[in-house]
Amino acid sequence: MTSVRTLVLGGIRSGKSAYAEQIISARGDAVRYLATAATPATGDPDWASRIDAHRDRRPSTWTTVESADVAGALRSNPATPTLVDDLGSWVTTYLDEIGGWDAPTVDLSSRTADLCSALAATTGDVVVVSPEVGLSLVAPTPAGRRFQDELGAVNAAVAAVCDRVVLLVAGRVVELDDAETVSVVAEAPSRAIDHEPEPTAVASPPEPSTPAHTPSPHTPDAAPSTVGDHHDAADEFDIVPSPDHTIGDEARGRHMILTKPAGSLGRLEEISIWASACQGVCPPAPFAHPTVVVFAGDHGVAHAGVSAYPPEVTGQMVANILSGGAAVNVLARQAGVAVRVEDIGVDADTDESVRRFKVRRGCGDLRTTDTLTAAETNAALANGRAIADELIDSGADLLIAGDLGIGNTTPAAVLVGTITDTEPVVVVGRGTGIDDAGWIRKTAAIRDGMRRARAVSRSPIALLAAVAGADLTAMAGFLAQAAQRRTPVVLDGLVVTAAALVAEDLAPGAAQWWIAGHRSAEPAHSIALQHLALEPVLEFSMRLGEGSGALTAVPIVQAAVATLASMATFGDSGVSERSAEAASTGRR
Ligand SMILES: O=C(O)c1ccc[n+]([C@@H]2O[C@H](COP(=O)([O-])O)[C@@H](O)[C@H]2O)c1
Ligand SMILES: Cc1cc2nc[nH]c2cc1C
Repeated sequence: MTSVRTLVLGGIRSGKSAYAEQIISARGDAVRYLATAATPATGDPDWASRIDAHRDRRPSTWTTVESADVAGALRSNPATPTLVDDLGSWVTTYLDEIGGWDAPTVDLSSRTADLCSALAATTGDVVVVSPEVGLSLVAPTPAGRRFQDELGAVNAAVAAVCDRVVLLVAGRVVELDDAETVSVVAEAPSRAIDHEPEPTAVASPPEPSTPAHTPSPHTPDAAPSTVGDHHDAADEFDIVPSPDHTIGDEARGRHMILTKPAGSLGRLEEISIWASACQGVCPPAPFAHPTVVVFAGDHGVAHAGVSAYPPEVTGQMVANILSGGAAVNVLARQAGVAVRVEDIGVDADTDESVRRFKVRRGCGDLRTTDTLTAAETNAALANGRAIADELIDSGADLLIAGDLGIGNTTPAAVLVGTITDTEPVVVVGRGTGIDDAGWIRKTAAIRDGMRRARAVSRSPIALLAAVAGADLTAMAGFLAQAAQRRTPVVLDGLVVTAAALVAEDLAPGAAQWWIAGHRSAEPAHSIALQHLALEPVLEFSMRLGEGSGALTAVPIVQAAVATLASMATFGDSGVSERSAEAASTGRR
């Protein structure tokens, strides 16, 4: 029997506790009842009798544990079926403990993350009861508002790690499992210092094709040499041209006359139509010079124990790619793709051949400080754009972005969480394979990064400076520039797609030039893909980075193009078309 985590929400006297008891009873007799409100308030007989009523209802086979340390209890015995009643008392206990009722700000997020990680690690059934407060008036007292706000955030975080969420209303059970979710992150006080949005780029009408540039690497103002003035700031992005939709329609029409039942090549048809529209020609040509660029960089936050591997692996893996021994080399060879690795911010002395676009060594720790200065941010963006220009000018017709950098799934999760307004506990993932303790540290780091990022979330460039580091910033420039230059891109996993979210904000419409190669095992990747309305080609549970997922999808993209380009038509082959009768009755 698979274990199920259920969150039961409801107002006062809604029947939530009775319902929770009913569902946990159905899973066996040996239930642990975790009572978070142990001590009746002195001199409050009504409170005491409510607790007694709960006690009297419990079967004798149940064990009662009275403790507000729910995470500790769950971890000490993760397999026992458990009923937690309730999160309202859990929040109250912590607010009491930290004197949080009238403090100017409180922060329960690390405790909430700890609770969620303990819940996520249970192997037996768990039912968590929590009050759904604030359905009517906003509480008239500061303490009341604090309770509503904090409990609302805790409920949303816990819901995210539960398999089933129900709301009890007047004794009726309403299933919330398939409900659309929205963020309930409390507005941080820092909202007040939100920066104004960057002025919108002055748009000029799209040219039939953007002229080629002579690339020059850009280093920040503070650095000695080669301060290029190519692509200085993001407001240089013109309106992104669209792929040619008229050609796309022609490609769709051509699929109808190829020797197959209409629509029978499924997703391959969509991919080939996209490729045709991007190339502006039907039938499309096979991609002749696909190239993957691995953007490498180190992140200050990696020293906070958020990765399963030490930071020095980044520089070592750059060397491994240069020697041809990494997964990216093998997969690229299979797919006929050229490999380039670029050190944008590795905290080591890498080979001279990969340092041309280096902006700095490492970057600031996103938990507490900006990762880049304004000059470094501009340099990284400009260098990403210059790399795209250089490749396109030398004939690359399909680009792939890959990433390499110990700790980089943390800034990626911060970007996804901030841009899509999603809770830290929902966007956090295991990256290179962190354990539970690492998961807690990483969730707290994402929370801290998101708190800083939120203050600048309306300015993509300030957001990049705040949390992205040089490598992700260059990637955003690269992806936006590829679109500006009408060059299709296959996106890789979480890290590349996080950069893509910012690139789409920098150059709206850029996403039309991108296809998602795969769905990474990182949870934030699915959220980012959904935000960009991209459906991945593959779902292979990969989580390597380096462009590996995108490269695995390239042969499928080439196969899609080949079908549209090379299959015989009904007219040429003498194969009979769909019968007129079936066509008129709509039979497939
Ligand atoms: O992009 C992804 O989907 C992805 C998912 C998990 C891991 N990675 C790679 O693993 C490294 C980051 O993982 P971590 O745990 O150090 O944050 C970095 O080198 C990435 O290329 C990448
Ligand atoms: C060995 C190794 C290879 C990688 N490639 C991309 N990220 C990586 C992380 C590690 C640890």
